[in-house]
Amino acid sequence: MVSINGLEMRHGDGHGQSGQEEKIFVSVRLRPLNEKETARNESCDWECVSNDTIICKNNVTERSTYPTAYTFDRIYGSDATTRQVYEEGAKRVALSAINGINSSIFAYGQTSSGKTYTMSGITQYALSDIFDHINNQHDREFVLKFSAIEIYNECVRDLLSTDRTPLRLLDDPEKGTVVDKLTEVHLRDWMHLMELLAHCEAQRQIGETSLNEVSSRSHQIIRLTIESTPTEFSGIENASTLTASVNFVDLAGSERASQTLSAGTRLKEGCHINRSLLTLGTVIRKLSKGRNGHIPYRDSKLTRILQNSLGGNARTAIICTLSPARTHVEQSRNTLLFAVCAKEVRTSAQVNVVMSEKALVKQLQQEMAKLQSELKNMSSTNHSEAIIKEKEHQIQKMEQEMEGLARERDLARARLEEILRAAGVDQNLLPWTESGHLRASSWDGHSESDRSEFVVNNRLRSHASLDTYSYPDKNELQIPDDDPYFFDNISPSEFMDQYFAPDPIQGMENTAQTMESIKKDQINETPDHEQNSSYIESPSSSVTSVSYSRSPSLKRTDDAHDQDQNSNYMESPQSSVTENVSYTRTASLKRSTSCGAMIEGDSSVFEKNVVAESRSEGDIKRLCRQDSQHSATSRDEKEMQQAEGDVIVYNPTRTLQKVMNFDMTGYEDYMAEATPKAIEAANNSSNSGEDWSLVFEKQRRKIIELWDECNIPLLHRTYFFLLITGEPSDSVYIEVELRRLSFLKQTVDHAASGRALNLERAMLAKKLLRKFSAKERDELFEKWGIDLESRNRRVQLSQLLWTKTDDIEHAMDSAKIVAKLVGLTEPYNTPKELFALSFSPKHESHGLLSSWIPMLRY
Ligand SMILES: Nc1ncnc2c1ncn2[C@@H]1O[C@H](COP(=O)(O)OP(=O)(O)OP(=O)(O)O)[C@@H](O)[C@H]1O
Repeated sequence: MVSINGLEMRHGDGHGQSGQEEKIFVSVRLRPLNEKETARNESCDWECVSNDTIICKNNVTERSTYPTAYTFDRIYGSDATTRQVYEEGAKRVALSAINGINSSIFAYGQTSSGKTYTMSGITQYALSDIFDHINNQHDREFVLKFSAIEIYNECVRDLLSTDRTPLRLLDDPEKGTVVDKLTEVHLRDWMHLMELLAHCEAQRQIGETSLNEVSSRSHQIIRLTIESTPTEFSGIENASTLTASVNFVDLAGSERASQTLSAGTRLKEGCHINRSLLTLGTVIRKLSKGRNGHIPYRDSKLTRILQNSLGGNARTAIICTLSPARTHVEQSRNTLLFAVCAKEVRTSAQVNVVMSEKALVKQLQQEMAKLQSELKNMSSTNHSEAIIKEKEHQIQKMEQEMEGLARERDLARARLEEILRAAGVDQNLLPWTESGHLRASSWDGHSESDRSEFVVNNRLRSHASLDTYSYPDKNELQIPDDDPYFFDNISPSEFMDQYFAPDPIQGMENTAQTMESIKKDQINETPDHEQNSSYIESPSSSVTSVSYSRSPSLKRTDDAHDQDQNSNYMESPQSSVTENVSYTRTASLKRSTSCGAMIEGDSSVFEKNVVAESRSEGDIKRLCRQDSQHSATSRDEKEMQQAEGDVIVYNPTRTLQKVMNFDMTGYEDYMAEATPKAIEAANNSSNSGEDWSLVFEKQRRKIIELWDECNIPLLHRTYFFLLITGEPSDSVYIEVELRRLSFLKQTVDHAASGRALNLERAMLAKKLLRKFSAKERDELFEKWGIDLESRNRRVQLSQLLWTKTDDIEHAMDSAKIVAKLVGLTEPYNTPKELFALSFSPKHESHGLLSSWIPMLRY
């Protein structure tokens, strides 16, 4: 896998060991009868008949269906020492972490069965061995990091911190579940470690029950992360690194309230303990049948955190502890049932090697040089042709491998650049670029400052302290309960509605409801092709023959009264001023040019190929006069009255007003000035002899800019462009549009919303959210100087982007027109497909379509 600044790709280069499935090592430890049990004259029901088999002596009398004998990897009787348990049942697993394999050792069993007794010893022995090993290994340099948590009443707590605030669990796409803000301490020496262990012990929740005076009331996970670098490279930033963690897990014990005699706090603790152990049992049981189907890791914090240790990239040992007493026989059997299932669970122990690009290349170059010199010697010493061929073949393979790596590196860089470019980030910041250009992709060209890393064999280097290195299974992707990160298969609106605090903009808390009403509005606003016969795009029409016509109202504009009554025609002067610009077509209006070209700036499209009825300046003036006499206050009412039967294309202001409760003060007055302003401009223009086409071009550009900034839907844009032909008579419409958009933009800006703005950035944010871990994303935000508030906004924006499926459907109508206009031949069935098609790099060369891409926002 290649990793560059958080982007990663797999490559099967064969470096490092491949992950091998292996079973969890399961052993059982039987403790001696304790004082109380002895005092009660309890008999011991269990006997270890060999080092791997234990039998229940009590079975016959019970008429039960439970097995009498249980076989595991190891069985330890009451006389076994913890050292023995460690040596045989945990050492190999614990020390795997030194070699880059994540490992976990658990103690599982009922309360008072000896879990803490066993785990504290094992932790000490293992850590001591790890320290010894490290001290004796001179060819590598080690960095040790220590962290510890407890899960108490379903709250995760940092045992190294005095702050008892529960920590959040985050789902990291690369690392799996991580504990947010967990303290991770770099270990200085053995004494430092002992201090930390003592501190954890003191911090852990302990309580007295009738079964155990010092009963652990929480699950404890102590983690040591070991990173090692070959001494040869030590101090060099790009050195290759082995990295893995070992977890020491001392679970709280299952208990029966009747036996522990617990009440109040103890009872509550017991309930939490039992519930999470029940989930652990279910997870283990399901995993024992294979990893198919849904495994309910997310049902408890414990299983979420331990997900990797249970069925992922880890080597795991479970030590099940038993009380021998007859009173606990049922609990002991349950423990053994758990152990039986655990025996069947397979994990995949993989070596986590993070090899720097430099180190990897160096290694390859050395191997190649060696092979080449061998080859040279062979040819001079008359070796058989077959052997020489074999060596040549090896060299060839190595060359290919290096080329492949170079390609992957470049691909990863390109991906990163693409994202940064979209974010408007200076490409020169990237370590491998010079003046924004990629350097040569050959290995010879790699620079000292190139920090990209090759993560060989499977896992990205872990930076977080309690990560579990897992890639969440698709089936496992559910809405996180405490961290609303963005996943492909979840509607962002769900996130937004459920997990995000209301936007600073007032009214946003009603988004979900208003969306519904908007949806309805939009259904109303969608041109009714049938009833109004306004849209006569023939399915067979070619790009050049898509026909549109203007409303007959254009001819009847001198009859304003008539128009007011005939609300079917929206292109009345009134409606233009009151912004109900909508378009119906009955006559023939042919356009042979693409609107994409318009966006590109080819104004000629407005003058040529358009057969339309033009309005005289006199018409316009008359219309404007009539409109200025029209009462502004009645406009909204009229708009509402007309809405039912009208062909309202899209009214962004109204929609946003509804969604966001915009303050529309001043809007009407501002819009009322549109007509006189347009007349004035038309007069000035004709008096000064100014070239209208230039004025129009300027305004057109401004409109496009504002559309972009305000994210005006494609549908609206399409219709607007189809109507506005660039004639002087369009000036009113243009003025109205400009004013409406400027007002909208201003309002949105002032309202500090950002919500409706800049979906391009939202798109980027979405990309970022999906491709980067939360940590990396935050780092980028940090780097780009994006403050906290706008970070949150971006997250929300990115979610808004995919909020309304119905909007996509809505935009599809426009998209279809566009596709036709630009002559898109590729098949697409759904709006999403069209969007994907439009965004595919292939279409960057598809000039016309790509110019429309900015419009494919909605
Ligand atoms: N193998 C053993 N040999 C001698 N004493 C033991 C052994 N195992 C446990 N004990 C003793 O039994 C008691 C209970 O052990 P421990 O606290 O480890 O149980 P636990 O399973 O961790 O209980 P809980 O779940 O309530 O925390 C302790 O006093 C401990 O010293």
